[in-house]
Amino acid sequence: MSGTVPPAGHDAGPVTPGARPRYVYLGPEGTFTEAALRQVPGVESAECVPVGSVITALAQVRSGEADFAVVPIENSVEGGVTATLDDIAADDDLQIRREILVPISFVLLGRRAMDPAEIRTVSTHTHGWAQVRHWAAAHLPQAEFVPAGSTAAAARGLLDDTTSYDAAVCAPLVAEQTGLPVLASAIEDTAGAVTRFVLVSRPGSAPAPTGSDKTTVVVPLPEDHPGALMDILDQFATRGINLSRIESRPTGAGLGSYFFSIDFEGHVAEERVKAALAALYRLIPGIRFLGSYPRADQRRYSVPEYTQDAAYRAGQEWVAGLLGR
Ligand SMILES: O=C(O)C(=O)Cc1ccccc1
Repeated sequence: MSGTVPPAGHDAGPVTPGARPRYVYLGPEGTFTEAALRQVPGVESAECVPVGSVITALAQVRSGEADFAVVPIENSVEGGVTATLDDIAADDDLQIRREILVPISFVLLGRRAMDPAEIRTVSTHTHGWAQVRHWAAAHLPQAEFVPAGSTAAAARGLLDDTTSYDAAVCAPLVAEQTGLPVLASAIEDTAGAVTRFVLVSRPGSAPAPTGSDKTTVVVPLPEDHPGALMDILDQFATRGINLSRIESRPTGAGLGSYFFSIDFEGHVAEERVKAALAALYRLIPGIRFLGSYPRADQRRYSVPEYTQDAAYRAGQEWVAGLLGR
Protein backbone atom coordinates (compact mmCIF):
# COMPACT_ATOMS: atom_id res chain seq x y z
CA MET A 1 0.00 0.00 0.00
CA SER A 2 1.20 3.53 -0.71
CA GLY A 3 0.10 7.15 -0.42
CA THR A 4 -1.49 9.10 2.38
CA VAL A 5 -4.84 9.27 4.14
CA PRO A 6 -7.43 10.15 1.47
CA PRO A 7 -8.92 13.66 1.42
CA ALA A 8 -12.23 14.37 3.14
CA GLY A 9 -15.30 13.95 0.95
CA HIS A 10 -14.12 11.49 -1.65
CA ASP A 11 -12.33 8.48 -0.31
CA ALA A 12 -9.58 8.79 -2.91
CA GLY A 13 -8.77 11.14 -5.75
CA PRO A 14 -9.90 10.71 -9.38
CA VAL A 15 -7.61 9.14 -11.98
CA THR A 16 -7.33 12.44 -13.83
CA PRO A 17 -6.25 15.15 -11.35
CA GLY A 18 -8.78 17.98 -11.32
CA ALA A 19 -11.55 15.88 -12.93
CA ARG A 20 -14.70 14.96 -11.00
CA PRO A 21 -14.42 11.41 -9.68
CA ARG A 22 -16.57 8.92 -11.56
CA TYR A 23 -18.72 6.43 -9.63
CA VAL A 24 -20.32 3.47 -11.37
CA TYR A 25 -23.12 1.48 -9.75
CA LEU A 26 -25.61 -1.28 -10.50
CA GLY A 27 -28.41 0.68 -12.20
CA PRO A 28 -30.65 1.88 -13.67
CA GLU A 29 -32.10 4.72 -11.60
CA GLY A 30 -34.05 3.39 -8.61
CA THR A 31 -31.94 0.37 -7.59
CA PHE A 32 -31.08 -0.31 -3.96
CA THR A 33 -27.47 0.13 -5.06
CA GLU A 34 -28.25 3.70 -6.07
CA ALA A 35 -29.70 4.28 -2.58
CA ALA A 36 -26.37 3.03 -1.19
CA LEU A 37 -24.37 5.28 -3.53
CA ARG A 38 -26.32 8.33 -2.34
CA GLN A 39 -25.02 7.69 1.19
CA VAL A 40 -21.36 8.10 0.14
CA PRO A 41 -20.03 11.49 1.37
CA GLY A 42 -19.08 13.82 -1.48
CA VAL A 43 -21.00 11.91 -4.13
CA GLU A 44 -23.27 14.92 -4.82
CA SER A 45 -20.46 16.60 -6.74
CA ALA A 46 -19.24 13.42 -8.47
CA GLU A 47 -20.18 11.91 -11.81
CA CYS A 48 -22.48 8.92 -11.16
CA VAL A 49 -23.00 6.42 -13.96
CA PRO A 50 -25.43 3.46 -13.81
CA VAL A 51 -24.18 0.21 -15.41
CA GLY A 52 -25.93 -3.08 -16.16
CA SER A 53 -24.07 -5.47 -13.87
CA VAL A 54 -21.70 -5.83 -10.93
CA ILE A 55 -19.10 -7.35 -13.26
CA THR A 56 -19.19 -4.30 -15.55
CA ALA A 57 -18.94 -1.91 -12.60
CA LEU A 58 -15.87 -3.68 -11.19
CA ALA A 59 -14.27 -4.03 -14.64
CA GLN A 60 -14.60 -0.28 -15.21
CA VAL A 61 -12.76 0.43 -11.96
CA ARG A 62 -10.04 -2.08 -12.85
CA SER A 63 -9.55 -0.52 -16.31
CA GLY A 64 -9.50 3.06 -14.97
CA GLU A 65 -12.73 4.09 -16.76
CA ALA A 66 -14.22 4.71 -13.32
CA ASP A 67 -12.68 5.66 -9.98
CA PHE A 68 -15.19 3.90 -7.74
CA ALA A 69 -17.88 1.24 -7.91
CA VAL A 70 -20.76 0.67 -5.49
CA VAL A 71 -21.93 -2.96 -5.52
CA PRO A 72 -24.08 -5.17 -3.25
CA ILE A 73 -22.07 -7.77 -1.31
CA GLU A 74 -24.30 -9.32 1.33
CA ASN A 75 -27.93 -9.50 2.41
CA SER A 76 -29.15 -10.20 5.93
CA VAL A 77 -31.68 -12.74 4.58
CA GLU A 78 -30.17 -14.24 1.45
CA GLY A 79 -26.46 -14.10 2.35
CA GLY A 80 -23.56 -13.27 0.03
CA VAL A 81 -23.97 -11.74 -3.44
CA THR A 82 -21.81 -14.30 -5.17
CA ALA A 83 -21.17 -12.24 -8.34
CA THR A 84 -19.53 -9.58 -6.16
CA LEU A 85 -17.71 -11.93 -3.76
CA ASP A 86 -16.22 -13.94 -6.62
CA ASP A 87 -15.27 -11.03 -8.84
CA ILE A 88 -13.62 -8.99 -6.07
CA ALA A 89 -11.76 -12.09 -4.90
CA ALA A 90 -10.49 -12.94 -8.38
CA ASP A 91 -7.49 -10.62 -8.14
CA ASP A 92 -5.83 -8.20 -5.72
CA ASP A 93 -6.40 -5.16 -7.91
CA LEU A 94 -9.43 -3.78 -6.03
CA GLN A 95 -9.81 -2.40 -2.54
CA ILE A 96 -12.91 -1.97 -0.38
CA ARG A 97 -12.97 1.58 1.03
CA ARG A 98 -16.33 1.77 2.74
CA GLU A 99 -19.40 -0.31 3.57
CA ILE A 100 -22.94 1.02 3.31
CA LEU A 101 -26.14 -0.47 4.76
CA VAL A 102 -29.55 -0.07 3.12
CA PRO A 103 -32.85 -1.28 4.66
CA ILE A 104 -34.81 -3.28 2.09
CA SER A 105 -38.56 -3.29 1.45
CA PHE A 106 -40.22 -4.39 -1.80
CA VAL A 107 -43.33 -3.44 -3.78
CA LEU A 108 -44.98 -5.29 -6.65
CA LEU A 109 -45.47 -3.04 -9.69
CA GLY A 110 -47.74 -4.03 -12.58
CA ARG A 111 -47.63 -3.25 -16.29
CA ARG A 112 -51.24 -2.17 -15.63
CA ALA A 113 -53.58 -2.22 -12.63
CA MET A 114 -54.53 -5.89 -12.17
CA ASP A 115 -55.35 -8.49 -9.51
CA PRO A 116 -52.03 -10.12 -8.39
CA ALA A 117 -53.69 -13.52 -8.71
CA GLU A 118 -53.83 -12.98 -12.52
CA ILE A 119 -50.06 -12.45 -12.79
CA ARG A 120 -48.33 -15.15 -14.88
CA THR A 121 -44.78 -13.76 -15.02
CA VAL A 122 -42.86 -11.51 -12.63
CA SER A 123 -39.37 -10.13 -12.99
CA THR A 124 -36.74 -8.90 -10.53
CA HIS A 125 -33.11 -9.37 -9.42
CA THR A 126 -32.44 -12.91 -8.09
CA HIS A 127 -31.77 -11.47 -4.61
CA GLY A 128 -35.10 -9.66 -4.74
CA TRP A 129 -36.93 -12.85 -5.69
CA ALA A 130 -35.20 -14.79 -2.89
CA GLN A 131 -36.58 -12.27 -0.40
CA VAL A 132 -40.23 -12.40 -1.54
CA ARG A 133 -40.61 -16.05 -2.59
CA HIS A 134 -42.92 -17.04 0.29
CA TRP A 135 -45.14 -14.02 -0.35
CA ALA A 136 -45.12 -14.85 -4.06
CA ALA A 137 -46.03 -18.51 -3.43
CA ALA A 138 -49.02 -17.38 -1.36
CA HIS A 139 -50.21 -14.45 -3.51
CA LEU A 140 -48.96 -15.12 -7.07
CA PRO A 141 -49.40 -18.90 -7.22
CA GLN A 142 -49.34 -18.89 -11.04
CA ALA A 143 -46.29 -16.68 -11.44
CA GLU A 144 -43.10 -17.70 -13.15
CA PHE A 145 -39.92 -15.76 -12.21
CA VAL A 146 -38.05 -13.92 -14.98
CA PRO A 147 -34.54 -12.90 -13.78
CA ALA A 148 -33.43 -9.30 -14.40
CA GLY A 149 -30.12 -7.46 -13.98
CA SER A 150 -31.58 -5.40 -11.14
CA THR A 151 -34.91 -4.66 -9.45
CA ALA A 152 -35.17 -1.28 -11.19
CA ALA A 153 -34.26 -2.78 -14.58
CA ALA A 154 -37.14 -5.24 -14.13
CA ALA A 155 -39.55 -2.41 -13.27
CA ARG A 156 -38.41 -0.17 -16.11
CA GLY A 157 -38.85 -3.09 -18.48
CA LEU A 158 -42.59 -2.82 -17.81
CA LEU A 159 -42.56 0.53 -19.63
CA ASP A 160 -41.11 -1.17 -22.66
CA ASP A 161 -42.87 -3.16 -25.39
CA THR A 162 -39.88 -5.45 -25.87
CA THR A 163 -40.55 -7.25 -22.55
CA SER A 164 -43.65 -9.32 -21.91
CA TYR A 165 -43.70 -10.10 -18.17
CA ASP A 166 -46.67 -8.81 -16.15
CA ALA A 167 -45.10 -7.37 -13.01
CA ALA A 168 -41.84 -6.51 -11.23
CA VAL A 169 -40.56 -6.56 -7.64
CA CYS A 170 -38.54 -3.43 -6.73
CA ALA A 171 -38.01 -0.53 -4.31
CA PRO A 172 -41.05 1.67 -3.50
CA LEU A 173 -39.24 4.71 -4.97
CA VAL A 174 -39.46 3.22 -8.47
CA ALA A 175 -43.28 3.50 -8.39
CA GLU A 176 -42.92 7.29 -8.02
CA GLN A 177 -40.17 7.46 -10.65
CA THR A 178 -42.10 5.49 -13.27
CA GLY A 179 -45.79 6.08 -12.41
CA LEU A 180 -46.38 2.30 -12.68
CA PRO A 181 -49.27 0.99 -10.51
CA VAL A 182 -48.41 -0.52 -7.11
CA LEU A 183 -50.19 -3.90 -6.87
CA ALA A 184 -48.87 -4.76 -3.38
CA SER A 185 -46.52 -3.16 -0.83
CA ALA A 186 -44.14 -4.42 1.88
CA ILE A 187 -44.11 -7.89 0.29
CA GLU A 188 -40.75 -8.95 1.79
CA ASP A 189 -40.83 -12.26 3.66
CA THR A 190 -38.61 -10.91 6.45
CA ALA A 191 -39.25 -7.45 7.84
CA GLY A 192 -36.14 -5.43 8.67
CA ALA A 193 -33.87 -6.98 6.02
CA VAL A 194 -30.71 -5.04 5.29
CA THR A 195 -28.34 -5.23 2.32
CA ARG A 196 -24.70 -4.38 2.69
CA PHE A 197 -22.94 -2.63 -0.19
CA VAL A 198 -19.27 -1.81 -0.64
CA LEU A 199 -17.48 1.12 -2.24
CA VAL A 200 -14.54 -0.23 -4.23
CA SER A 201 -11.53 1.50 -5.82
CA ARG A 202 -8.19 0.47 -7.21
CA PRO A 203 -5.71 -0.27 -4.39
CA GLY A 204 -4.37 2.70 -2.46
CA SER A 205 -4.00 3.81 1.13
CA ALA A 206 -6.61 2.41 3.51
CA PRO A 207 -9.04 4.91 5.06
CA ALA A 208 -7.64 5.97 8.48
CA PRO A 209 -8.62 3.75 11.44
CA THR A 210 -11.69 4.97 13.34
CA GLY A 211 -11.71 2.48 16.23
CA SER A 212 -14.74 0.78 14.65
CA ASP A 213 -13.40 -0.82 11.48
CA LYS A 214 -13.60 -3.98 9.44
CA THR A 215 -11.06 -5.76 7.29
CA THR A 216 -11.82 -8.11 4.40
CA VAL A 217 -9.45 -10.86 3.24
CA VAL A 218 -9.63 -13.74 0.81
CA VAL A 219 -7.85 -16.92 1.88
CA PRO A 220 -7.43 -19.83 -0.56
CA LEU A 221 -8.09 -23.19 1.10
CA PRO A 222 -4.76 -25.04 0.80
CA GLU A 223 -4.85 -28.61 -0.49
CA ASP A 224 -3.52 -31.46 1.64
CA HIS A 225 -3.56 -29.38 4.82
CA PRO A 226 -5.64 -31.22 7.43
CA GLY A 227 -7.22 -28.70 9.80
CA ALA A 228 -6.54 -25.77 7.43
CA LEU A 229 -9.72 -23.96 8.46
CA MET A 230 -8.91 -24.51 12.12
CA ASP A 231 -5.40 -23.10 11.58
CA ILE A 232 -6.81 -20.05 9.77
CA LEU A 233 -9.36 -19.38 12.52
CA ASP A 234 -6.72 -19.86 15.17
CA GLN A 235 -4.76 -16.85 13.85
CA PHE A 236 -7.76 -14.67 14.61
CA ALA A 237 -8.76 -16.34 17.87
CA THR A 238 -5.34 -16.11 19.52
CA ARG A 239 -5.23 -12.37 18.77
CA GLY A 240 -8.72 -11.64 20.09
CA ILE A 241 -10.09 -10.82 16.63
CA ASN A 242 -13.80 -11.30 16.06
CA LEU A 243 -15.00 -12.48 12.63
CA SER A 244 -18.18 -10.86 11.27
CA ARG A 245 -18.54 -12.99 8.10
CA ILE A 246 -16.93 -16.12 6.67
CA GLU A 247 -18.06 -17.77 3.47
CA SER A 248 -16.53 -20.47 1.35
CA ARG A 249 -16.75 -20.13 -2.43
CA PRO A 250 -15.51 -22.37 -5.20
CA THR A 251 -12.48 -20.92 -7.04
CA GLY A 252 -13.77 -22.32 -10.33
CA ALA A 253 -10.52 -24.28 -10.82
CA GLY A 254 -12.20 -27.64 -10.14
CA LEU A 255 -14.17 -29.60 -7.57
CA GLY A 256 -12.65 -29.24 -4.12
CA SER A 257 -10.93 -25.93 -4.88
CA TYR A 258 -12.25 -23.25 -2.52
CA PHE A 259 -11.45 -19.89 -1.00
CA PHE A 260 -12.75 -18.28 2.15
CA SER A 261 -14.04 -14.72 2.04
CA ILE A 262 -13.61 -13.34 5.56
CA ASP A 263 -14.57 -10.06 7.28
CA PHE A 264 -13.22 -9.36 10.72
CA GLU A 265 -13.25 -6.54 13.25
CA GLY A 266 -10.17 -4.35 13.21
CA HIS A 267 -7.93 -2.27 10.93
CA VAL A 268 -4.64 -3.18 9.26
CA ALA A 269 -2.99 -0.31 11.17
CA GLU A 270 -3.67 -2.14 14.47
CA GLU A 271 -0.98 -4.42 15.90
CA ARG A 272 -3.15 -7.47 16.47
CA VAL A 273 -4.44 -7.24 12.86
CA LYS A 274 -0.92 -6.82 11.47
CA ALA A 275 0.19 -9.84 13.49
CA ALA A 276 -2.75 -11.97 12.32
CA LEU A 277 -2.24 -10.99 8.67
CA ALA A 278 1.49 -11.72 8.85
CA ALA A 279 0.82 -15.11 10.42
CA LEU A 280 -1.83 -15.94 7.81
CA TYR A 281 0.60 -14.94 5.07
CA ARG A 282 3.24 -17.31 6.47
CA LEU A 283 0.62 -20.06 6.62
CA ILE A 284 -1.04 -19.35 3.24
CA PRO A 285 1.00 -16.97 1.04
CA GLY A 286 -1.89 -16.70 -1.46
CA ILE A 287 -3.94 -14.63 1.03
CA ARG A 288 -5.34 -11.38 -0.42
CA PHE A 289 -6.00 -8.20 1.51
CA LEU A 290 -9.14 -6.47 0.20
CA GLY A 291 -9.21 -3.47 2.52
CA SER A 292 -9.76 -2.01 5.98
CA TYR A 293 -12.65 0.47 6.24
CA PRO A 294 -15.02 2.00 8.81
CA ARG A 295 -17.98 -0.09 10.01
CA ALA A 296 -21.21 1.40 8.69
CA ASP A 297 -22.96 1.00 12.06
CA GLN A 298 -19.97 2.51 13.93
CA ARG A 299 -20.49 -0.18 16.58
CA ARG A 300 -17.60 -0.30 19.04
CA TYR A 301 -16.18 -3.73 19.78
CA SER A 302 -14.17 -4.80 22.74
CA VAL A 303 -10.64 -6.05 22.22
CA PRO A 304 -9.09 -8.16 25.01
CA GLU A 305 -6.50 -6.10 26.83
CA TYR A 306 -3.66 -8.49 26.00
CA THR A 307 -4.16 -7.89 22.24
CA GLN A 308 -4.49 -4.10 22.32
CA ASP A 309 -1.72 -2.04 20.66
CA ALA A 310 -0.24 -1.05 24.03
CA ALA A 311 0.09 -4.71 25.04
CA TYR A 312 1.83 -5.55 21.75
CA ARG A 313 4.25 -2.66 22.24
CA ALA A 314 4.99 -3.70 25.82
CA GLY A 315 5.65 -7.26 24.66
CA GLN A 316 7.95 -6.11 21.83
CA GLU A 317 9.89 -3.83 24.19
CA TRP A 318 10.32 -6.63 26.72
CA VAL A 319 11.73 -8.96 24.05
CA ALA A 320 14.00 -6.19 22.68
CA GLY A 321 15.32 -5.69 26.22
CA LEU A 322 16.22 -9.37 26.47
CA LEU A 323 18.63 -8.97 23.57
CA GLY A 324 20.40 -6.03 25.22
CA ARG A 325 21.07 -7.73 28.57
O1 LIG B 1 -31.42 -4.75 -7.98
C1 LIG B 1 -31.18 -3.85 -7.15
O2 LIG B 1 -31.94 -2.91 -6.88
C2 LIG B 1 -29.92 -3.92 -6.44
O3 LIG B 1 -29.39 -2.92 -6.05
C3 LIG B 1 -29.43 -5.29 -6.08
C4 LIG B 1 -30.27 -5.77 -4.94
C5 LIG B 1 -31.36 -6.58 -5.22
C6 LIG B 1 -32.17 -7.00 -4.16
C7 LIG B 1 -31.89 -6.63 -2.87
C8 LIG B 1 -30.81 -5.81 -2.61
C9 LIG B 1 -29.99 -5.38 -3.66
